[in-house]
This record gives sequence, structure tokens and C-alpha cells, in this order.
Amino acid sequence: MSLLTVKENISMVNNDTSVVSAARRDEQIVFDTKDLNLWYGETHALKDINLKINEKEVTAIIGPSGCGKSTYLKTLNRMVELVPIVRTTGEIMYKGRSILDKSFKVEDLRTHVGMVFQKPNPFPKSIYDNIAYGPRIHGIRNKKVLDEIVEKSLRGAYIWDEVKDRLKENAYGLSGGQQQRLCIARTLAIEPDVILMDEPTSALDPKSTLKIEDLVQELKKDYSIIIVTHNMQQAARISDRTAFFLNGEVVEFDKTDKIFTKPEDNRTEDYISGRFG
Ligand SMILES: Nc1ncnc2c1ncn2[C@@H]1O[C@H](COP(=O)(O)OP(=O)(O)OP(=O)(O)O)[C@@H](O)[C@H]1O
Repeated sequence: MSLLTVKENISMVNNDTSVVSAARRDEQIVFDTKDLNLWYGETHALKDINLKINEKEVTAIIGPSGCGKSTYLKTLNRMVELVPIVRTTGEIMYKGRSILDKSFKVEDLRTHVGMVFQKPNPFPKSIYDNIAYGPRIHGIRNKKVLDEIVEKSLRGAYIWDEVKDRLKENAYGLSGGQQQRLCIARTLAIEPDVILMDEPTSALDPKSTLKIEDLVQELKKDYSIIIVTHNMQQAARISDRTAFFLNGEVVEFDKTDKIFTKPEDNRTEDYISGRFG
């Protein structure tokens, strides 16, 4: 059912509370993954994935090495297509639109879905130009508008005060933790709905890690965040829901409190208590 149809239904059948509440539930889902399978050549990396990701929540994806976490994340902005041997079946709906359908232009998708990687990867440019890069590609040339976007994005990523007097300096001169917040600011500059984060703190020291974790908590007020992490304390600290992946399957997906206190599946319990992985 498309979002428009959902909204129409709300106004048409607002005397039927069950339909209204079902429609409201649908509106809160940003990604709806249905029976997703993915192969790299012969390797069956994702198996029958069914996940509904809520808007404006932090969703953590945990699981042992090689279980398909990054692959799943990279299907959500279609980065996985860069691997020529990839084949997928099933469906991923982004707010009611099928993203695997080639009529959904990948450039369009990536204006809605930004990504932050494991290692900070600023461009070899000034701090200012790193942030202005995306907006310029989208045709924004007005200096005043760009200045505003740069400041807003850097403030949004809690790094403005540290860099406001050195915007023309090369981004490589920043510390690792600052570079990662700069990369988050660069993502914010394109005003996405969703931010994908692939182990964003694994290359950072504990202090920078905490800053990013605090930032994620702030960002979820405005964005839907999906974060792959090996750090279970981190998943427990910052996420609302957690999906536990194992051998390409989702073993369990639930509220984070539940996953970490009363998991349904023994394999989840074994993993979070450190018995494997
Ligand atoms: N480009 C690729 N070509 C072929 N196989 C791949 C490719 N990328 C990943 N795979 C395989 O797909 C499976 C899932 O890998 P993926 O990187 O998604 O796991 P992961 O859970 O993110 O692992 P890690 O925690 O180590 O990063 C693995 O068997 C991996 O070897």
C-alpha cells in the first residue's frame, strides 16, 4: 500500500480505529525488507531477510564476523550493486517505494539515505569544501546558502566549535574522531532521512566513541539511524531496536532491552553473553 493510499485511508475510514492504527503503523516504517536474498556468486550472504525499520529510531545490527551485517546495510543504499557478481531477490521498500526497482534512481535514493563508514573518509579538501561538496553537486552555488548549510551541518554533528576558525584548512589535519564527525556533517549536508553507519566508531578512541554515541542520540530526533556494530555495549547503550544476524539470517529482531535481557532464541543469548563470535 502506498503512503498516499494510507493517508487517503485514514481520512476515508477514520471511524474504523483498527484501520487507522494499522495505517499509522505503516507510516512509521522507513524501510520494509521483504524476503530479501542476496548472493555474491555462489555465496548466499543474505537469506530470507524480513525487517521493518522504524523512523526516527536507532536500529542496531549485531552478529559475528561474516554474518551479512554490512551487506544488508549496503543493500539499503544499493552500494552493494557495485559488486558485479551480486544477485538479489525479494524487495526493499523505502517509504512505500521499491528501491531495488531500477526506476528508483540510485542518485535519488542516496539523497534520502546517507552513509558513514568504518574509517573516517574525508575528501582531501578543506573542511568547508567537504561539507559543501554534496550541496554543490545538487546545484547550490550561492555562497550565503552554502555558508549556512556548512554551519548548520557542522553544528548538527557537534563539531562547529572545534572547526569554525579553521574552515579553510585541510580536513586531513583533524583528529580521527573529528574527521568522523566531519563525515557525519557531510552526510547531514544533503539532508537525508536515513543515516547508515557501518561500525562508525571501531577506528576511534573511547572518548571520540562516546562523542559519536552522544551525537547518534541527538540525531535520532530528526533522522532514522541504522548502525552496524561489533560492540554490544554500544548497541545496548544507543539503540532502540536490535537485529541479531547469524549466517545471513535474522535470528531475532526486537526492542534492544528485550534482546539484551530476555532474548527469545538461545543463539541470541549465546552471542550476547559472549559464548561465540
Ligand atoms: N565483495 C564480496 N564478494 C564476495 N563475497 C563477499 C563480498 N563481500 C562480502 N562477501 C561475503 O558475504 C558474507 C557476508 O559478509 P559481510 O561483509 O556482509 O559480513 P559482516 O557481518 O559485515 O562481517 P564483518 O563483521 O566481518 O564486517 C561473507 O561470507 C563474505 O565473505
